[in-house]
Amino acid sequence: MNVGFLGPAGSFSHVASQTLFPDALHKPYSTIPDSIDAAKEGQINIAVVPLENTIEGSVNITLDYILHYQKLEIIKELTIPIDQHLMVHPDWSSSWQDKITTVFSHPHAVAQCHLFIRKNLPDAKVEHIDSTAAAAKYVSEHPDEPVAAIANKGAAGIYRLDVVQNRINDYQNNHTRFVALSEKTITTKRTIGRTCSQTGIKTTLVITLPEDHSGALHQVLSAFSWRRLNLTKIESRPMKTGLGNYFFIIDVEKELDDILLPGAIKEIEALGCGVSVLGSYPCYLQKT
Ligand SMILES: O=C(O)C(=O)C[C@]1(C(=O)O)C=C[C@@H](O)C=C1
Repeated sequence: MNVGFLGPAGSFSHVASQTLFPDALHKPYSTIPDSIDAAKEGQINIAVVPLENTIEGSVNITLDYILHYQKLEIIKELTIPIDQHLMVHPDWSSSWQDKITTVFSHPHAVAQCHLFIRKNLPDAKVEHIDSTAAAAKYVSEHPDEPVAAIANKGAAGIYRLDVVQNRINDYQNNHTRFVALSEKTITTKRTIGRTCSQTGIKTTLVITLPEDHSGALHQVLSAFSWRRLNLTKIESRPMKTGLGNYFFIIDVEKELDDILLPGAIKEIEALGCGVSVLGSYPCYLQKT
């Protein structure tokens, strides 16, 4: 089985991909949409993509891409703790504080370390790049430049960089939720790495409201509430069809074939809403 991820090797997406599918072949892609396209076109069986971060919230590029362009099913979810580290080429290890002029990383990683950068490298320029691992690779390939990367420890090992500051994210309770996307439900040989525990089953629904129907969202929510269906997330994203038109993405803590959830969906459809199911899937948490 082939699993695609936002590369290069050593990204958090790579870690998530290896943890979710320990027996698979893992293939790096330069961007999240590239990995999703590859899964849709059958070049790979599954794409593992980031969906939500404790500090930065939703990964909009992932959400928008699966809502608007490539419909794939969510088949698994993995939440992993995120520790960011500042790393430099070994030639700059002893002088990084005075010499580093540019810090490279993924926009989410930069946002997670915003206070650290302000305090410790106030004059450095911040450059966004496709992933944390791409930042580490760039730094390793440009030993003459006074540049640093924010990435995970595995990337420092792969690209032979020195970690000069550990755990630099501003909030220590930093987690990212990844999902595995596939064209069809796939049964995998061994389920998941031993470092993880299953936390439950979720179903993700995309709901569109009828136009100019007062109280529609309230009625949608009450279909879940009187059935005591717990929602773990509700988020709106633009439908891109006009101002004020939104999709509501709702995560319900229940599997789809439970009688309660199909009942709630029928009730919501009867209100004139559109409902589609993005997936009903097991959720795992990687222990620290
Ligand atoms: O850059 C990476 O290593 C990624 O896998 C992307 C990503 C993200 O999109 O949020 C994943 C986890 C971290 O929150 C930082 C970056």
